[in-house]
Amino acid sequence: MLFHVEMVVKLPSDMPAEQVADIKAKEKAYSQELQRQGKWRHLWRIAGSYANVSIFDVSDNAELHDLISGLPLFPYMDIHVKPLCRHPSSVHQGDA
Ligand SMILES: O=C(O)C[C@H]1C=CC(=O)O1
Repeated sequence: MLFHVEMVVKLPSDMPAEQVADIKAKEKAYSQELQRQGKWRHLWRIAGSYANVSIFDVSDNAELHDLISGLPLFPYMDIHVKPLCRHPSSVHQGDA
């Protein structure tokens, strides 16, 4: 199942720089592992914002929830999920 996920990062302005660097490094490693596994198919920065648009490919809602709630930045993000299904006019086979 494919999901469109938008994440807006809102780190507290008083979070110490060392803690910010640490949490960002952990987030990067976590997201890159999921990308290598093919579960996090796309990761795009939204130009001009500390936010991303992502496409996840997971087996069900529960797996998506587990992966997203395991993000090191999870407590500091607003996350919006939209389930996707195949568009009848799409020329791409097997994408959904
Ligand atoms: O920077 C972000 O958009 C937040 C998050 C998503 C992947 C990652 O490495 O950081």
